[in-house]
Amino acid sequence: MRFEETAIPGVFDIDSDIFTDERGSFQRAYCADEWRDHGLEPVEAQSGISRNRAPATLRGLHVIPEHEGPEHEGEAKLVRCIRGRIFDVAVDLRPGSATYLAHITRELDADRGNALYLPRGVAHGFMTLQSECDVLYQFSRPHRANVERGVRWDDPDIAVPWPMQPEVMSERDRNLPLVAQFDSI
Ligand SMILES: Cc1cn([C@H]2C[C@H](O)[C@@H](COP(=O)(O)OP(=O)(O)O[C@H]3O[C@H](C)C(=O)[C@H](O)[C@H]3O)O2)c(=O)[nH]c1=O
Repeated sequence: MRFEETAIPGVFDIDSDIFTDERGSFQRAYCADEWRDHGLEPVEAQSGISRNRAPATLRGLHVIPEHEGPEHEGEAKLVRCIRGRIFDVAVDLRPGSATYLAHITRELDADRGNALYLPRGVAHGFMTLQSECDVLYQFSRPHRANVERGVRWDDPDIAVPWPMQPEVMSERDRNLPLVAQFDSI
């Protein structure tokens, strides 16, 4: 597998060879040894699949803010588009980070098989670029809805260059706070 750190320290582009033959193809999606060799937090506690019907569906920007105490321990996640194409976004919300509020964007494409690894404290969101887009997640910790927070997709202090106006979004996401309202995390 190939690991390339992005402009946000700790966020990595993940790629691996796709082996094709007359049956189709095979691609390695995760390797505990390689994660350890690169000093990345394992993402083996839970995985999930996000299925999205329509283009311009937006989910995020979600993060578990780093707090004192085990209850609010953050989560690392590996994000991979396994059907269609998504505009993926990572935003550094780690207090004191030299890249605090910086964002990176990536097109994750099921055919290309590229993925993005986000460490604790980095918010994640995406917008589908076509209909029928599925996203596979691997998480470092089980889901804890009660501690997950988020900031609004169109926060001017972050200024993500979304490719389209969102057409489909949850009420929760529509009403997320701006980072300025987001008590220190
Ligand atoms: C994320 C998650 C959700 N759920 C259940 C909870 C709800 O009943 C239902 C939908 O959850 P939610 O609306 O939080 O799903 P998303 O808005 O796609 O949330 C995700 O979207 C952004 C972009 C992320 O990066 C996070 O992984 C995650 O916050 O699935 C689970 O059971 N386990 C999970 O890990």
